[in-house]
Amino acid sequence: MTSHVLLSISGLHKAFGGLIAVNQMQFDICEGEIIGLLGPNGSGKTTVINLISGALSPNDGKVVLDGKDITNLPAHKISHAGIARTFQLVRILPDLDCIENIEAGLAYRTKPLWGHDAHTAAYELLERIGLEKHAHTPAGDLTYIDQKRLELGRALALQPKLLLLDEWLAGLNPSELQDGITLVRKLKHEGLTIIMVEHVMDAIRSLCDRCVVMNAGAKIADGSPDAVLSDGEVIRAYLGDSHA
Ligand SMILES: Nc1ncnc2c1ncn2[C@@H]1O[C@H](COP(=O)(O)OP(=O)(O)OP(=O)(O)O)[C@@H](O)[C@H]1O
Repeated sequence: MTSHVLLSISGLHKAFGGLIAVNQMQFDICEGEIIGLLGPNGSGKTTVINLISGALSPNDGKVVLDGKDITNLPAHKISHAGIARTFQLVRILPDLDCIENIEAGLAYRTKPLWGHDAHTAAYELLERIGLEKHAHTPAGDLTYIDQKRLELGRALALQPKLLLLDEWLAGLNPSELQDGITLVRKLKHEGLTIIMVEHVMDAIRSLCDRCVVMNAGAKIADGSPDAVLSDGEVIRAYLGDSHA
């Protein structure tokens, strides 16, 4: 792992009316790192992902990718700058087959691929995510884990420097979970930088280099998985005062 900072967020603030969803958030992520973004329900994690990916604009603060200020850029420009994401509720094109789903993603690259080139690249991507045998299966007929794989493939089609996974491992059964963890680990070994919002502790412990923990919109811990998961303030945030 290098120590080159790929993404830096600072002073990030987002309010919805009177509700402060994200309050002075700041953290850096270095190239090749996997960060777990943790916190109890409603603590602001998805809002941070939305602010980084351009789905929402912050009221204040900065998002810098690879030295370039991307704050307030529209989502498609942020995607072209090198950030791709998955969603809590899977977003795929259910009537198209897997290869067509990936081809649709390839059309959104900075340098879009079409025709034969797109077909070849889409098949290679399906191999990378373990879906090649379903190349011609309609996406809507896939199992849940395979739909998640496909959504991940659509994000990877954009050739991101930084991948944002919003509870990508949620809702998987134990064997699917192991497959999902193996795939994320493979992406890490390929050098991808990842921020994952996650509640699955096994996944956090086995994948994350570092965890940033939020509560009520603010950062309350930043450190190794073992350190933050045994931190009194983190335990209180998740379980209440009586457990810390
Ligand atoms: N578009 C919105 N309009 C109004 N309030 C919102 C909006 N999006 C999020 N919120 C509120 O902001 C707070 C943070 O929500 P967010 O979804 O970021 O939390 P989270 O940590 O991702 O939660 P979960 O783990 O349940 O997904 C919550 O109180 C939520 O109700």
